[in-house]
Amino acid sequence: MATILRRPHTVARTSRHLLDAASLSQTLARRPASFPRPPFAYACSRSYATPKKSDQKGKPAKGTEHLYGKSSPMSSPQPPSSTTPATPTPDAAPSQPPPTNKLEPGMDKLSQTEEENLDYIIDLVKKGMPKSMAQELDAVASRLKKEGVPTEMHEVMKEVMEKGMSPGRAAKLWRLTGPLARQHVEREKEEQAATPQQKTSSDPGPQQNNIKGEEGPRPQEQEQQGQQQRNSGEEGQQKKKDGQKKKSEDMFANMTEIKFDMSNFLVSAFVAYLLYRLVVPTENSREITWQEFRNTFFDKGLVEKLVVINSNRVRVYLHRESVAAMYPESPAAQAGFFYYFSIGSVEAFERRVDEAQAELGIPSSERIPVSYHSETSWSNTILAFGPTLLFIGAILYLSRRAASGAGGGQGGIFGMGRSRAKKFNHETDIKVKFSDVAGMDEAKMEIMEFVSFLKEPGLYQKLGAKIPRGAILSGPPGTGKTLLAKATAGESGVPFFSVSGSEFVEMFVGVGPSRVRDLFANARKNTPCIIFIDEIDAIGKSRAKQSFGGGNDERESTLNQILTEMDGFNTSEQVVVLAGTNRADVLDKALMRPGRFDRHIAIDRPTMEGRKQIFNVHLKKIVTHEDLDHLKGRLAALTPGFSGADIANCVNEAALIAARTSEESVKVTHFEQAIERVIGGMEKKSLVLSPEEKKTVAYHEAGHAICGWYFQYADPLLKVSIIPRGSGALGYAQYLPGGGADAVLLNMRQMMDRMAMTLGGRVSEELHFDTVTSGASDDFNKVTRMATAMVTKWGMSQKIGYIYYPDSSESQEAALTKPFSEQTGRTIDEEVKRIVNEAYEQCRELLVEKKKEVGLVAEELLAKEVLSRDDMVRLLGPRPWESKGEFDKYFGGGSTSPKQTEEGLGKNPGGIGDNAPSDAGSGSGLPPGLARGPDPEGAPSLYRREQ
Ligand SMILES: Nc1ncnc2c1ncn2[C@@H]1O[C@H](COP(=O)(O)OP(=O)(O)OP(=O)(O)O)[C@@H](O)[C@H]1O
Repeated sequence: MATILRRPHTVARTSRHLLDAASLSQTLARRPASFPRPPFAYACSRSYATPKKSDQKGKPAKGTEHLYGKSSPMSSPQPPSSTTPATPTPDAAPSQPPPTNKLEPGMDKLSQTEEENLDYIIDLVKKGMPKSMAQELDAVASRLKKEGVPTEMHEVMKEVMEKGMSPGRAAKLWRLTGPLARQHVEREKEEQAATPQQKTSSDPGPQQNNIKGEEGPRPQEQEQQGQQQRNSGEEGQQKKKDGQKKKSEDMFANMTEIKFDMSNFLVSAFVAYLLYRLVVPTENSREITWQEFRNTFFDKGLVEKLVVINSNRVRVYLHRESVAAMYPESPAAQAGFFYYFSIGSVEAFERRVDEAQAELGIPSSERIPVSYHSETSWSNTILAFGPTLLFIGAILYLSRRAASGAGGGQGGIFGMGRSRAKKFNHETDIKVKFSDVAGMDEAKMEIMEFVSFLKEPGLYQKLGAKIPRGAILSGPPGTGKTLLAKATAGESGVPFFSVSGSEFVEMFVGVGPSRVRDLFANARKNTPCIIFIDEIDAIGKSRAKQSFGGGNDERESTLNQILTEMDGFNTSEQVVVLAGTNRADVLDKALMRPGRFDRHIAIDRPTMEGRKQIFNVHLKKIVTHEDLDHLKGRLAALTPGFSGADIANCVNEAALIAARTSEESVKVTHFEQAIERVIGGMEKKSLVLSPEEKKTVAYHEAGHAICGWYFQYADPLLKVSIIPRGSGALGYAQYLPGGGADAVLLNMRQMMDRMAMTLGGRVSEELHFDTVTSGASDDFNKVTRMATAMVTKWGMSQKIGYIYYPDSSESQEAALTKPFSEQTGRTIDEEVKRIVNEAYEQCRELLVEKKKEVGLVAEELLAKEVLSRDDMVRLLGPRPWESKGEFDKYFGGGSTSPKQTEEGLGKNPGGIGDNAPSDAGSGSGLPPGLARGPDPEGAPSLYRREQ
C-alpha cells in the first residue's frame, strides 16, 4: 500500500488499468454479479406459497425452459471461481463475523457479504494487471477489511446494494472516499514507522514486491535499506537513530506528496466500477414476461412487493432468502438484482394482479403491495445533459485556446482578432527572385527601389528622403502581382507577410480592424519586412461607392485602420506594404495618396516579348527536346492575351498531355493542344451532332474562315475545327493576331473587317441553307458591342460626334439613368444599326463572290473536322495579304507579299453555337475590357486605360 502511495505514476497506471478493466465489457457482460446471497433464513416465505418440490429446485418453471437457452431466469451463469460464495444454509446466521480487531470510533466493520463483494470487485479489476499491482490492490482490500469503513459510507453502501446507484449516492461515496484514503495513508505510515525492521525482513510484503517488480527500489529506499542493514551490524546506536530520523522525514515527505494521488486512485477505482456498471447495466436486472413472473415467482409466493416505474415497467422485489433457498443458483437471490417486466397500461396491470391474487385466494390483507415510482435513467440524464455539457466543453476549449494563443490583449474573443497573415521566412521560404519573374521590366524597375530601400535605408535617409510606404500592384488576374511581391521580398532578404484582403472580413464586428492592428504589430516586430495584401479591393473599395445602398461599416473601419496604421509608420520603420488588386479603379482615393500607397504599378498582360520570356521561365521546368528559341516564339505568338498564369497553366497542361501518351518529352503538338484546351475548353467527344447540324456548323465556320482569309485587315486563320468544345461551342476557329505583333490601336477599317468576319458565319448559313440557326447569337453580341462602342465612345459616328457616353459598368449614374436624351438614344440606335448593316453588306458581298471557296472549305471540314493553315493554303492558295509581325517565322509562308503594316488582331473562336458563356467566346473585334477569358488582343490595352 505504501509503495502505491509513494508513486504518483504507479497510481496513475493503476487507475488506467482499472478503467481498462472496466471497459472489458464483452467479457464481463457475460459474468454475473455474483454477490453472495444473504444468508437469511427463508422464514418469511408466505404460507400460501406453492409447495416446494425438491426436483424443481434450481430449475425454471414449466414452460419457460426455452426462454434462456440452456439457462433459465432461475439459473445464474457460473460465477468466478475465486469468489463463489459458499451456498448459504437456511439456518446460516446473517450476522457479521465476530470482530477480531478493535475498530476506531466511527468505523464499521464490513459484513461478510460486503467483504466477499469487495473481493469480487478487486478480483475483477485485477484481471490483466501486473502482479505487483494486483498485490497492491489486495493490500487495499485487506486494510479495508481490517479497519472497516466510516459508518456514513457503510450506510450509503448498503443503500446502493438495496436500491441501486443514484447520482446522489455516487456523489456521497465520492465525497467520503477522500478522507478514507488519507486515513489509510497515515495509518500505513505510522505502521511502517513503528516496525522499521520489517522492511528488511527476508519475506518482503506486497509493497516491496511492487517496487522490485516495477522499477527497482527508489534511491531513498535503497538508502533506507542500506542504513538498516548497517544498523543491524556493528554501527552504533547514534547512527541507528539518525537513520530512523531520516526515514521518518522521507516518509513524511512521501505522505504529503501522495495524499492526493491516493484519493485519486480510490476515486478512479470507484469511477471505473461505476463505468463498469453503466456499461453492463443488465447485470443487475433482467427482463421477464408476465407468464414467467407468474409461474416462477408469483404463484410460489416469492414476491415481496411490486414497484411500477414510469407507468411502463414493473420492478419485482422478491423475498431473497426464500428465493435463495428455492433457487440457490439464481441471480435473483443476490442483493441488488431485480427482475422486471413491461406493462401496457397501469390499469391492465392492476387488473391482472388482482385476478391473479384472487385465483390464488390471497386474502386482501395479505395482498402484495404495489407502489408507483417515476425514475430517470442514467442514460436519459446523460442524454438530457449532453448538449449542455458539450456546449460548456466547447466554450472551455475555445477560451483555453484563445488564452493560450492570444498571448495578450490582441487576441480578442477566441483569437478572432488575430491576423491570419502567413509569414514567409526570407531564409527558407522565399526562393523567388526577380529572374523568376519574366517580362514586366518596368514594374520590376519601379519595385526595385523598395528593395534598395530595405537593403540600404541609410542611403536615402542621409539625404532626407522619405521612404515610400508602399505600392499598389494592379492588373488582370494571374499577371504575376503576387509573384512580383514575393520576388521583392526574396531579393531584399526580408520576411514576407502575405494576407488576402478578404481575410480581414469576418462576420463579427471589430474583427477586421483588430486583425489589421495585429498584422502591423507583428510586422513591426520583424522589421525590416514586407507586407503583401492581396485582393485589397475586398476592403479598400471606395467608401463613397460603398455607401450607396447601405454601405458596410465593418469594411470601412477596416480600411480606416489600414490608413491609420500606414500613417502611423515611423519613416525609419522599414515596413513596406505592397497590395495587389484587379480593380485599382474602385479603390478608395485615400489609399492612393502619397504617404500611403505612394506608388501605383500597373501590370498588364504580357506582350509578345513578355510571353516569350514567361514561356522561357516555365519551359525550363519541363522536359522538351524542341528548339527552345523557336518554340517559345511560336507559343508566344499563339497565345495573345494570355496572362502569366495562363502560360504556366498551358506549359503544365502540355506536360500532362505528353505524359498521358507516355512520351519521352513534350512536343510542339502537345503545347498546341494545351493552348486549344485553355482557349476553347475540353473537346466534347460525348456531344454527337446530327449530319445536318454538323453541315451547318461546317458552313458557319467556313464563312468565318473565308472572311478571315480574304479581308485585308481581318485576322489570318490558323486553325478551324468543328469538334465541339467547352460549354456550348460547337465550332472553333483560331486566328492569328498580327503575327504576334502587339498592336495598341485599332483603326476603323480593322473594326469593319472584324465585324464583317464575325458576321461571316451567319451570312454563310443564309447563302447555303434555306433557313438559319440560333448559333450566331454570340457573334451578334460581339458585333453590337463593338458598333455601340464605335458610336458612343470612339467618336466614329458623324451623327453622334465626338462624345463619350459611359456605360452602366463605368458609372453608377449611368446605371440608373442613361447619360443621353431619348432623342440621342434613338440616334445611337440608328447609327449602331447602320454600322452593323454595313459590315453585313461587306461580308455578304465577299461570301457571294467566294461561295465556291466556302463550299470547298466546308466540305473539307466535314471530311477532316480540323483544318490547319496549310490546308487552307492548299485549298485556297496563299493568302492575298501579307502577314504581320513574326508570323512567317513561326508559321511558315502562306502570304503573297512581305510585311506591310503593324496591326494587332485576335483569334476568333466565334463559331456557331458558342453563344454560351465559354472561353471560346473571347472573340474578335471586342472593344477593350469587353472580351471574356484570355484577352485575344494586344491592341485594346490602350483603350482600357482611357476608359
Ligand atoms: N511574369 C511572370 N513570370 C513568370 N511566371 C509568372 C508571371 N506572371 C505569372 N506567372 C505565373 O502565374 C502564377 C500566378 O501568378 P500570381 O499569383 O502572381 O498572379 P496574381 O497577379 O497575383 O493573380 P491574382 O490577381 O489572381 O492574385 C505564378 O505562380 C507564376 O507561375
